Amino acid sequence: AQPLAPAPKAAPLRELPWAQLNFLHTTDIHGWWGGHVQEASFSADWGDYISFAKHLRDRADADGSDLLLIDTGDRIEGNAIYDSSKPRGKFTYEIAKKQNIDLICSGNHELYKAESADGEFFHTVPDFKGNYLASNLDIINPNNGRRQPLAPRYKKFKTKNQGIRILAFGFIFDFTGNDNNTFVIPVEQTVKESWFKDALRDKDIDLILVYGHVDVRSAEYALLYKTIRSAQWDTPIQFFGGHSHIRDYKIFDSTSVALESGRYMETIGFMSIDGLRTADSDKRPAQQQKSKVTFSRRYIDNNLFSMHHHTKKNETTFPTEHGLNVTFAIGEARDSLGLGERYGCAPHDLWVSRRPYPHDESIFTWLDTQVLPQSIKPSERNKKAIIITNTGGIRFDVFKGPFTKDTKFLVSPFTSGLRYIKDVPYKSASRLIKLLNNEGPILDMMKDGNTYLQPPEHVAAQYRPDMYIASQSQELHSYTAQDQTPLLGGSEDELFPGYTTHDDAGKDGDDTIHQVIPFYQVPNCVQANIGFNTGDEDKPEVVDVMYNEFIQKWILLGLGYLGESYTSEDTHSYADGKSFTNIMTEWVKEHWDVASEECT
Ligand SMILES: O=c1ccn([C@@H]2O[C@H](COP(=O)(O)O)[C@@H](O)[C@H]2O)c(=O)[nH]1
Repeated sequence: AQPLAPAPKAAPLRELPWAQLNFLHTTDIHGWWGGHVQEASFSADWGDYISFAKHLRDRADADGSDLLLIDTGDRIEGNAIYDSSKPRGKFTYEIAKKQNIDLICSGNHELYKAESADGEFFHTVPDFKGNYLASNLDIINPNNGRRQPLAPRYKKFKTKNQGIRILAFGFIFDFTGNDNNTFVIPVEQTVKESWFKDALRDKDIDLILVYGHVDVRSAEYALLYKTIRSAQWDTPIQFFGGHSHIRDYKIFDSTSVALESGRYMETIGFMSIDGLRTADSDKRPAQQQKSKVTFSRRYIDNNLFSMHHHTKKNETTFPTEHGLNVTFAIGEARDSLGLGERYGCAPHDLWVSRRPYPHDESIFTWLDTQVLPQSIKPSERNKKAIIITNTGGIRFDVFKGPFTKDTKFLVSPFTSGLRYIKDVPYKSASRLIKLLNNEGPILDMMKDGNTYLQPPEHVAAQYRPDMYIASQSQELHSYTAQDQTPLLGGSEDELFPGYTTHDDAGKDGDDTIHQVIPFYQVPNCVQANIGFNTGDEDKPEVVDVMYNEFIQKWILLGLGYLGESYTSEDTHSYADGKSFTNIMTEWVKEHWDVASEECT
């Protein structure tokens, strides 16, 4: 763990259901290689994960089982290690490749910008040669300008100890927001391609493994399941998903399941399968063959208490030399970026989802009542404006105490600035937010294009309403991330807050037994008024419509629906393209005294 990270707290744990074939799964790491330096539950780093995997590989080698490591993309954007380095990603590729990942693929964040897709081409694909698959993703080769698959479409291999014959595919969901140097081939088209149909004709397969940056409950995985099942009626199919930032497990049928393992290095997903046929099945005595294939899952809280327990190691025996070197390298990278630099001191916690919106402790209320109105000046003096920003641009909570360079990028990693359209009739401008937030044509188009404006876990919750219901009834807990105090062996009240996942297999998936954390709905977008109040008697005739440039497409479409026809030609850059991230940080510097009591 990183030197500043809090020590993990002891808590009641469920065991790993170790079996014939075992998997460790990470997804949506978003640059959190250093783990969470403010949260004890997730305080292990990539170096610890390397040690953890090594011990479990040794266990597999010792008992003749197998272990495979999988990562399903979105390794970049969302943490200062990636976003504040110059060039962005300077440390990321070096850190990632230190882990021995058996199967890896791209997420959508690797594709938003041409240079990060090229980063996959020049770094991640060769670093994980033979293990990186791109079943539905092409790139323009930067060396010759020609379109080609980013990596092989699929592979067939045998596991080391059991000789299980696996056919693997690596997908990305039907993403449409990529830059023009990559091509995401819709899954519907991919399943009709001859290479895919040919691959599925192979009958000498013990397991089909579909991993991808794809929500496990998506239409894309439903279609893949249906297509594969019709070609291979009884071969077990294991899916690994990503993108929606939640812990989830879906059961397709008795021999096909899907695991999704959260976000931000909070979760190491563990999956195991027993009773698989192997290449050597015929040579083995009949009694060794189990008739039924069984699947088990566990979501491991990413901290050393869990890791020590699951490997039966302790503080002295757990860290490997390789793991320690990587921990040290991450620390050096963090130091060289000066991530501890303090910009201000947060007077209290501000939450993305743990408080309703609006609420004094909602990060979005902070934005629309303080940061935006106090920072943004409309295009000309004495002008009035509305400013709209999407909630998905805010990626993490602010904890009471120091607001550092680290915090800045955890909360707002993206580079987009603000743009504006001058003098929009107020009667239309004032109706825009409803169109962006409520049922209607814009929301239908977002759904069709697989592009959303909310934080990903909220998009996921729309299909899993129990995520809200389960927590909405809980009263608000007044705890902070730093003061989680476990009391073992007792009732729900004595546990400390954390993940309490409810998936298709029940409520026993999390390795650590926790108290429920509240999870409240947030809208797609929030709005601040500048120079007037919504309740004012005299409404302005016209206002500047200002917005985060990431949502420009939707602003123009929305205004079009409201009868105001504008194109990108009518839009202007605000403050020479200053990023929203910098606007927020300047506000913090000005309003949250760095020397205040909370930080001493
Ligand atoms: O520049 C950006 C890029 C993304 N967003 C928001 O993030 C989600 C997608 O996040 P994933 O981690 O890929 O699931 C997207 O829906 C936007 O809400 C952004 O605001 N700005």
